[in-house]
Amino acid sequence: MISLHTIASLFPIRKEYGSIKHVEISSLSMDSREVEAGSLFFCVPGYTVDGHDYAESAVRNGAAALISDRSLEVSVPYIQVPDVRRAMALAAARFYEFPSMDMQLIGVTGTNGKTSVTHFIEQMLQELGSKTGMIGTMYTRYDGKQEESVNTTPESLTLQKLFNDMRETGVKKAVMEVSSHALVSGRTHGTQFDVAVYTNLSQDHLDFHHSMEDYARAKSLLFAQLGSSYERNKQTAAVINADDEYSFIMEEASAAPVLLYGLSEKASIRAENLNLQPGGSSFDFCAPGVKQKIHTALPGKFSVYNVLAAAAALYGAGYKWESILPLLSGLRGVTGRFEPVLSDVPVHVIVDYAHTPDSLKNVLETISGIAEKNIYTVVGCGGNRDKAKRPLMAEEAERYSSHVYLTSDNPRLEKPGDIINDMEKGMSGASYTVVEDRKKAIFEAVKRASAGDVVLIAGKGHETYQEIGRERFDFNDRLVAEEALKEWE
Ligand SMILES: CC(=O)N[C@H]1[C@@H](OP(=O)(O)OP(=O)(O)OC[C@H]2O[C@@H](n3ccc(=O)[nH]c3=O)[C@H](O)[C@@H]2O)O[C@H](CO)[C@@H](O)[C@@H]1O[C@H](C)C(=O)N[C@@H](C)C(=O)N[C@H](CCC(=O)O)C(=O)O
Ligand SMILES: Nc1ncnc2c1ncn2[C@@H]1O[C@H](COP(=O)(O)OP(=O)(O)OP(=O)(O)O)[C@@H](O)[C@H]1O
Ligand SMILES: N[C@H](CCC[C@H](N)C(=O)O)C(=O)O
Ligand SMILES: [Mg+2]
Repeated sequence: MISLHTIASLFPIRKEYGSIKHVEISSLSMDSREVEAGSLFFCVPGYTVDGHDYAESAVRNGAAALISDRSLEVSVPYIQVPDVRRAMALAAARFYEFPSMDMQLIGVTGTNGKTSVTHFIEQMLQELGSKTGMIGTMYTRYDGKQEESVNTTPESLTLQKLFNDMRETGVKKAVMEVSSHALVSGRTHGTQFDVAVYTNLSQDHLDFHHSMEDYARAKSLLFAQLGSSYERNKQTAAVINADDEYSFIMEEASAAPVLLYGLSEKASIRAENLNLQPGGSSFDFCAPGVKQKIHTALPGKFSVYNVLAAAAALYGAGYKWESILPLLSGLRGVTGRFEPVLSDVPVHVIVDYAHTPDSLKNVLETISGIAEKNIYTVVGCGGNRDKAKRPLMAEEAERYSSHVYLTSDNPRLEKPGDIINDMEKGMSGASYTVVEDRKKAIFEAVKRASAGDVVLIAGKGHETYQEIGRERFDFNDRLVAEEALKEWE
């Protein structure tokens, strides 16, 4: 139990209604359906419905008090605040007694590479002997448990509870993906980050952010948050990709010392003499006073950036290069990221989560360097997401492929045909086929391929479902590709 007064002292208040002095809170909730006797209910103005419409229902279910952004007609005390989601995040942090302060936390943001970099960081921290926690697109995992994620970055109530559970199981080092949606909506407000990492920015989510600059400013909130260290003398670092055009926005916002990584002269943590080969890359890892040859089996230039980002994050967290560098060559790829589908057939199938123009370009550029012959790309775009990226993704697919199969991804509430029409606007007439059924598209692409050809199946990576309407149906690109390869002759 915690008093409402204690919780309320943390966030800005517009007005209090009723006497909040003696209200005791036993749980926090943002969903009226989960409210219990003694809950503090947050009326969250959502993107689809408005939590204020469920205020009465929350009171009927036993809410002891409410937090809202407007006046309400309810029979329990409530507090009006300027921003319910941010107030909720601070309340959650307080309710669980600021668990992020008891661990060293690394946050990774950027359009592409977050999942990859967080996995590399997790792997290295474990190899260096730490008990780790990880939160991201695919799952949350700590203490030998792994649970599938709903969001890349969970809502604050879930997030703070996770940190609390991690702390209870002895996690001392955690790494998490921080999406721009989360930063804008305050999901990580009240979380203490020790190190923030920026991978890159390229077009995505322009349905949510008004412009690229706006999107960059959203990402920069993570770097501004580095300053909100509750403890003195904590080592903080902002790890930033020196070669990205929006980096300066992260640097400007950063309240911590900046470490620049990349391939250019601007970077103090740098890869030099890069040699990209079909089976991986080698480069000289350079940092002040350090130069060492690294070989990695991870594919393409983008992976070199991810390796540098992960290495710099550990350095920013206080590890020495002598500990970090021996681990880099052993970094393993991540499920659904440039993942080869294994088979006895001489056609190479790669499943990749590329769902932005830039990631598709990177992956296809890398495949171009490997493919002995043709590249066939199977790609679609998600429904109810940035429409502007659709023709651009098609354009990238066309640029590098002998033939493109435009298909369905997660259409959600849109018609797959409409999404494909948007993609077709980016095709300039090169060879492509529309096959709306994703399974058929994969089968056709594999059938078309001859020995030595590469089939790229892009967009869904690790996903094991296809979201049609509001329902998720079992669908796994890797399993479908295996089936298709069995029929190949
Ligand atoms: C657009 C968006 O970000 N939506 C997120 C948001 O949902 P919402 O605001 O639409 O919620 P809502 O359904 O309108 O409900 C509003 C409030 O009413 C409450 N309610 C509702 C019904 C009821 O009977 N009683 C009740 O109290 C709800 O519990 C909620 O508090 O808050 C939810 C809870 O945290 C999120 O799960 C949900 O993410 C959805 C699933 C989503 O797809 N989000 C994507 C866009 C997203 O956030 N992606 C980023 C990654 C992007 C990337 O980098 O690639 C991420 O971090 O996941
Ligand atoms: N540093 C990078 N630069 C550009 N593209 C990348 C980079 N790293 C990975 N990619 C590409 O982007 C895809 C997604 O990578 P990853 O899952 O690591 O990114 P993410 O930022 O976590 O994405 P999401 O926001 O959707 O969770 C990969 O499948 C690969 O095609
Ligand atoms: N985190 C991304 C995932 C996109 C994956 C793609 N398969 C799609 O459904 O668009 C998003 O929510 O935009
Ligand atoms: Mg991710």
